[in-house]
Amino acid sequence: MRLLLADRLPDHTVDDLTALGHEVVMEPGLSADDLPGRIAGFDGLVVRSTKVNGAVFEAADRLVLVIRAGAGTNTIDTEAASRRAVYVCNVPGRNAAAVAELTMGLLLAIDRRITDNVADLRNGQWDKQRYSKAEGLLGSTMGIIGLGSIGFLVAERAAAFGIKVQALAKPGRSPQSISRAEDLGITFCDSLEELAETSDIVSVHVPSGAETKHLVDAEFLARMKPGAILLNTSRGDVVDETALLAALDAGRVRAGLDVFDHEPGGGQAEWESAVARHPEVVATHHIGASTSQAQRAIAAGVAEIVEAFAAGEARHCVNLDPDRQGSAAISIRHLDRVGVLAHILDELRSAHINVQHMVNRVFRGGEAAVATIDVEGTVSEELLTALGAIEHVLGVSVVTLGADELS
Ligand SMILES: NC(=O)c1ccc[n+]([C@@H]2O[C@H](COP(=O)([O-])OP(=O)(O)OC[C@H]3O[C@@H](n4cnc5c(N)ncnc54)[C@H](O)[C@@H]3O)[C@@H](O)[C@H]2O)c1
Ligand SMILES: O=C(O)[C@H](O)COP(=O)(O)O
Repeated sequence: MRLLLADRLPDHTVDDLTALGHEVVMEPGLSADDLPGRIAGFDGLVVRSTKVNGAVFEAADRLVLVIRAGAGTNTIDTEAASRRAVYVCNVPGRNAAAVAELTMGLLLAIDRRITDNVADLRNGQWDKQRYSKAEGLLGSTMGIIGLGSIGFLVAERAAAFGIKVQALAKPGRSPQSISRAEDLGITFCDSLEELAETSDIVSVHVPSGAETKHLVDAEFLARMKPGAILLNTSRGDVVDETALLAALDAGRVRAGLDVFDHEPGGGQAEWESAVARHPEVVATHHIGASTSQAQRAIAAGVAEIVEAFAAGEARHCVNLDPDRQGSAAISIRHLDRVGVLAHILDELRSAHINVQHMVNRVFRGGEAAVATIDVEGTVSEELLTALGAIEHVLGVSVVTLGADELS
């Protein structure tokens, strides 16, 4: 594959992907606006926080895969990707420890006012009197919203500090997740309201999306205990910043924030935020995942996804319709138009290829689809060329499956 790395990833990422036989171009300076003009000629795009807008998918001529070198995919227009049958994959869980470490750092910094301590000492001020007041964490209760990869690692770390951890009871939680929670002594609240009212610390770890926008709103903040601490290392739009500012001004809550609504997309910018500069807030520059350990783990995850993809598996794909999946030998990405599948089967018949199993999976939005067809016999280059030439076909690839994989 020809891959464009449009963000700063560890230098060895290029070598690792090249060693797998791919051609890799790393251009970390590319912005969201640059991408549509740069994407032609690439099969894969790897990004961190650089936004991938719909225009990228319109401009692309052979793009099949976008990898978000991180967890959150809200920076990628997955609906536009689905319309063009482009797989969007993330690298889940690999940066979770780094985010959990920062979450605990923010918590300690707020409780002991570490940032203000440091600032005063740097200004030649000794003020033990002012900084001798702190609640301490032992015996406090932390409510975790979003008990996934990061939420669990925060829970482990909090438990080690003697903090009692509770989370939201959520339908559909897997038995593994429930037993892991039980092992950690996590208890469950029946509602967000109960979690807000009974926690000294609330830590937010949900993905951004319509369901989670302003999950922490004025009502939630009003229910929090006086002087409680809100931690948000997930996404800015999960918290209503106007409501948070009011609660901070009223001295009702304190906050540790790594993420902000409308934060800059790039590495450096002039940027003003009333929430970020508030004296009751300890704020960082969306650096939750920015440790060498996390970035090495993410880079390894990117290489695994590329390798799996080259072998025909779209690992950690976030935009395939979960109800329409199957195994693959020939994979044909196409616009979902009448007659395309008939044409494909015609070509297979002409090539005397026998279909064993076929599934057509529609991308979200219903405009494009991928047909995966297990066939008997060797697929020739001529057949692939003929399939690729069919009207409305966007791309064709083939994976040779072993007997075990087909069984
Ligand atoms: N600050 C950073 O640098 C940084 C780094 C990594 C991830 N993140 C953010 O953190 C988020 C979580 O990451 P993760 O790796 O733990 O993801 P994850 O998918 O493992 O966990 C998310 C959890 O939230 C739960 N959830 C979803 N909607 C919910 C809702 N409405 N109410 C309660 N729970 C809900 C899910 O069931 C899941 O358990 C990411 O989506 C990303 O936006 C930020
Ligand atoms: O979702 C994520 O993984 C984090 O927000 C990390 O983003 P970054 O790689 O741009 O730091």
